[in-house]
Amino acid sequence: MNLNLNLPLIDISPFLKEAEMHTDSVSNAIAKKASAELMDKGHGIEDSKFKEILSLAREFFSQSPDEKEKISITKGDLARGYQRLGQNVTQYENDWHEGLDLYCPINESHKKIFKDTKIMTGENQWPTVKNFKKTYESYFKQLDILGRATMRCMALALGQEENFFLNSVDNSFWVCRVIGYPPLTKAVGDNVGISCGEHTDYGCLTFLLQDETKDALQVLSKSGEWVNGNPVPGALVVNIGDCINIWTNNIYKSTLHRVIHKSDSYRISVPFFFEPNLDAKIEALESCLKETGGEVKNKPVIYGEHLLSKVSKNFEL
Ligand SMILES: O=C(O)CCC(=O)C(=O)O
Ligand SMILES: [Fe+2]
Repeated sequence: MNLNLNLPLIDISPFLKEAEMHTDSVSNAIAKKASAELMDKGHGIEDSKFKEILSLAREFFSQSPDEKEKISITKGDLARGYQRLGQNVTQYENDWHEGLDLYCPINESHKKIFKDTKIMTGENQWPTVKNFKKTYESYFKQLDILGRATMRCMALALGQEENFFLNSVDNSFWVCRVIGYPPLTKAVGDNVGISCGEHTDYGCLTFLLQDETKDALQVLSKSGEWVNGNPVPGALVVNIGDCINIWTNNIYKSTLHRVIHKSDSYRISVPFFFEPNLDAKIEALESCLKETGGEVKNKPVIYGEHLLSKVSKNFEL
């Protein structure tokens, strides 16, 4: 398997200038692609910010196991915090990575949806690494803006008016995973699957920042082959999540992807999941139903319930 995916490079910048008139060229580009993965340039995020995000992550993972365990998910709400190597589970197999999960701070409207569970309802647990919290929080603000801009663009690409998705994503319950991957070797143990088992992401759009490691992230292409989603400097890989799949009745399929990292480096990736509001009802859009023959292809979901059902299967405590 040595194929490389030629991801279309999309420049989202016209949609970031809300006050200005923009052309419809970006939404046309997205509409033509009508599928899984895009690369985003023109997102307005400085290269130096990406570098800082990655190097703070590296600094955190290089701390002692004891130091990292101080902010374990088991010390908090069972979702926010550090997961040791192998603690994350995809499809019943332990993933060969360690991670730090950070979620949108919980507010009153989120609490209503999560009223019967402890999971995700606590506070983020931050590393003591200098400038970590400040830098990540400002990065999250930028990505939240980017998420809304891309959803406006999506709406136009789908023939809707520009703000069509706004009331489903204006209180986005975003998630960020900071992930560290040691090389996957034969010796890693019985129940270990791969670096990150194959899956689709749960929500709207994933903005994935990766370090320079190649041939680790793989994406299932339309023709059914696993191809590399290698990093392009300064660009983010964008995955389509389950909710867009449901909204579009499979016109935009969610991206099936996995990670197999076998080279020597310690790989870092930082996916930011731009998600719907927790109370958003996600169901096939009329226009997409018409375009796909009228049959509803996926069960509608309330986003918070969908998220909870996925997250509760994710960890070995
Ligand atoms: O590390 C990567 O490149 C992808 C990680 C991923 O797919 C995820 O956390 O959902
Ligand atoms: Fe993913």
